[in-house]
Amino acid sequence: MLSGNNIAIIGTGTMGRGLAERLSQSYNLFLYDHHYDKALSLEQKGFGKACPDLKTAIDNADIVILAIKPQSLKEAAPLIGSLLTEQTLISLLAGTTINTLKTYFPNTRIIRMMPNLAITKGEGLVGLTPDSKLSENEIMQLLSLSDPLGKVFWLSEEKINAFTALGGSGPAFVLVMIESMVEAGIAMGFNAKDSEQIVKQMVKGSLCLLENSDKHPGEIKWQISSPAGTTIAGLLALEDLNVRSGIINVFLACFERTNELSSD
Ligand SMILES: NC(=O)C1=CN([C@@H]2O[C@H](COP(=O)(O)OP(=O)(O)OC[C@H]3O[C@@H](n4cnc5c(N)ncnc54)[C@H](OP(=O)(O)O)[C@@H]3O)[C@@H](O)[C@H]2O)C=CC1
Ligand SMILES: O=C(O)[C@@H]1CCC=N1
Repeated sequence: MLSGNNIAIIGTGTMGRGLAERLSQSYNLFLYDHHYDKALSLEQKGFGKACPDLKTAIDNADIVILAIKPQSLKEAAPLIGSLLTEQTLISLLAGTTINTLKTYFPNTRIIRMMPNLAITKGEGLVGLTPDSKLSENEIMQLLSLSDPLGKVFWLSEEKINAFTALGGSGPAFVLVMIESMVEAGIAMGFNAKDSEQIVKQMVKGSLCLLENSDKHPGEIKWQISSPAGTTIAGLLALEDLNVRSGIINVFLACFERTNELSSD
């Protein structure tokens, strides 16, 4: 059911555009957005064919990727549902459950996909939750679609909201931390450009240390902390300021909002 090289992307905002950029080398893409100019600008860049209406996009497709906001589903679903025939629907909608999707698309094979923005560089996360067991062939098809996007995680549906908070929204929080560190550099006398370069390489190096060892992050942190040195002074301030608890609560707030979307 997942076979075929023709994909419709419905909604060509941030994520639809990112998917179009990555997938246009391997698939024939049919792009539809109710702001036609958005789809057209992607066609002009060679990322697929802009469709003037939903019917053209869906009629041409074997797979339909839904990349509209969760809040747009109620209005969009009746027309999409009336046009779907044999296609598989891949939904990117944060929080929107398979049960909700099935109320609109009862006879359609549904896969929930939760990416993050780093898919646009091939370094994203892709969480996948199918509505029922997939055949070997369907698994292969989904993996070859997801492979250019990043690392795939197969998830039970009860985990996808947590994955959305951690993996989907997570980059925004990491970027705020990076932005803050760059500003710390400016406060200490670096210009913004130099500070950004230093911070980016420092963050890259930290991840590299973690990825290339079997040590716990705390153990590497201790290696960096010379006795009575500079790092431990910073770590003490970090604990006094409840930074860890703050970070955990940021993700929990995000998780809570995703759960709210599931109950809408
Ligand atoms: N941004 C991200 O990093 C991530 C997003 N997601 C999910 O991806 C989905 C898209 O998010 P994002 O790209 O950020 O959102 P955007 O608002 O940037 O893109 C959605 C696009 O779809 C358009 N649209 C709305 N209704 C329709 C319709 N009926 N038919 C055609 N087009 C329509 C929107 O127009 P209008 O502006 O008028 O609504 C907009 O152009 C969401 O469900 C989100 O949860 C998942 C993971 C990460
Ligand atoms: O902010 C959002 O709702 C979407 C889902 C994950 C990332 N962006």
